[in-house]
Parts: sequence; structure tokens; C-alpha cells
Amino acid sequence: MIADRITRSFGGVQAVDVEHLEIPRNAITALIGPNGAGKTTLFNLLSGFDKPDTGAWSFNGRALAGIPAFKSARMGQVRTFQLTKVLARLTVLESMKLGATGQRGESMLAAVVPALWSSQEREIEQRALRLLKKFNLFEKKDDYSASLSGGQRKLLEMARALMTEPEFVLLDEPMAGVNPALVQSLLDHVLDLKAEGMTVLFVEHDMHMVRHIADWVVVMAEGRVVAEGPPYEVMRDPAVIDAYLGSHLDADIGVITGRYDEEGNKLP
Ligand SMILES: Nc1ncnc2c1ncn2[C@@H]1O[C@H](COP(=O)(O)OP(=O)(O)OP(=O)(O)O)[C@@H](O)[C@H]1O
Repeated sequence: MIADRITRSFGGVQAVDVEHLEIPRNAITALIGPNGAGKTTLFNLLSGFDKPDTGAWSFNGRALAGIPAFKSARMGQVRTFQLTKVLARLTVLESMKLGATGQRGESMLAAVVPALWSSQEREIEQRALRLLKKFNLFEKKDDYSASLSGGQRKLLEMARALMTEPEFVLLDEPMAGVNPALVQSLLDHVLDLKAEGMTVLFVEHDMHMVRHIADWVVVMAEGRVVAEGPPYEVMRDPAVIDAYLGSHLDADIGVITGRYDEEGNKLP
């Protein structure tokens, strides 16, 4: 994804002022920065949930600036949400099926010809059940989404995003509120997205996640991109440590992106 001159202000506050930004294809990129840095605003712009004052960006050569989310989903881009109030009142399977709305290939013809409609329905249900199995939520398919734990909700959000078979997935704080027992499973699922060829961008405060799975890190402060690069470089940048990481880092500054076995050997 390539972006230029993105600005967005609210009243007198310049929330985003990004000159140039590139998100590498088929890699996992972390967007980090202190509170109020403009991460959420940029994320909302890129995912089509807000409109920029100026700026243009494209993914795989297709212009996306200002395109609303339901349209960009058909173009292969999808995001997860932190808050799922509405979905909480649906069952897990229903939430998944709703995630297919706006899928690519959905045609007007299918909507008016019942035979086509029902075959598409069946296909959507099959896909939903396959994903629920993969994300260990199959047993929960008839439970209300509200009954899930924080971590299971995160798994559902991710599984749901995959209903549109996206190429570019934007994850909104995938680790927020996740019980430590589910952290590894979530990290593995994000690594799987990359293994399956997707491009991933996530906003996250959890440095554990950034250090362990990001291939590329973009640091924002006061609406601007102040540093970007591979995590081992960015996290050693004195300006970044001063501005942000100092208060978030524990003793372990090691960056170990990827999968490892129990002896610490890197897996392919
Ligand atoms: N809808 C809005 N109306 C007014 N000001 C806003 C709005 N959204 C964001 N802002 C302002 O824009 C700036 C950037 O906010 P943003 O939420 O994007 O930062 P952030 O990096 O996501 O912060 P956090 O880590 O706390 O979520 C802040 O000064 C914020 O107060």
C-alpha cells in the first residue's frame, strides 16, 4: 500500500499529517505510537471508515482513498473492530455470515434469483464453519457472541474478517483484553494470514506482539510518521525510545519475529 499527503484534522487538531507511507506487501506491519498520535484516525482513513481532508493511497495499484468500507471489502481490503456491541446480540455463526456482506463476486443477479441465492448462502455457511473450526470456535457456533471471552472475541473478529477472502487485513488492537492463555494462538493466526499471502497492518499497544510478529514497524507521533523500518532497527532508534518505547519496554528488547520451536530455533 502506498500513501501520499494524507491529512485529517478535527477542528484545530491536526490528527493525521502523513507525507508518505508504504506498507509492504505480504508482510506484517505494526502501527505504534503514544496516545493521541493519530493511529486510530489513520487506521479509520485507510479502512474507509473516515474521509481524509487531502491525500491518496492505493493497494496493489488500485486507488482506495475515500472509498467507503463496504466497497473496499469487495476490493480485497477488510478491517476488524475493537467494539462489537451489535454483533454481541448475534450468535457466533450469524456474526460470521454477516461478515460476508459485501463480499467480492456478490452479484445483483444472485440477490434476485433464489436458486443462485441459496447456493451462495450454502457456500457462505460452509466457509463460516470452516473458519470457525480453524479458529477453535466451532463448538461455540450457536452461542451468543456476547458470551465469548475477550480473547475468543478477538479470534471471532479475525475469523469474521476472513469471510471476504481479503488480500489486505487491518487489525485493530488484536491483543487488547486477551487472556495470556490465548496470546500465542492469536499470534499464530496473524502469522497464518501472512503465510496465506495476505498483507497485514495492525495498531497495537502491546509491544510483545510487535516484537514477536512484525516484519515492519511504523511509529507515529503528533500525526506524523516519525520512524519506520524493521523492528530491530526501529526499537533501537533513540528518538523512538525517548518518545514512546521507554515507558513500554521491559528488559527484553529482543526482536524475534516469526515462529520458534521450544528450543528457540527459528521455524520456516
Ligand atoms: N472524532 C474526533 N473528534 C475530535 N478530535 C479527534 C477525533 N478523533 C481523534 N481526534 C483527535 O485527534 C488526535 C489523534 O487521535 P487518535 O485517536 O487518532 O490517536 P491514537 O494514536 O489512536 O491514540 P490512542 O493510542 O490513544 O488510541 C487526538 O488529538 C484526538 O483527540
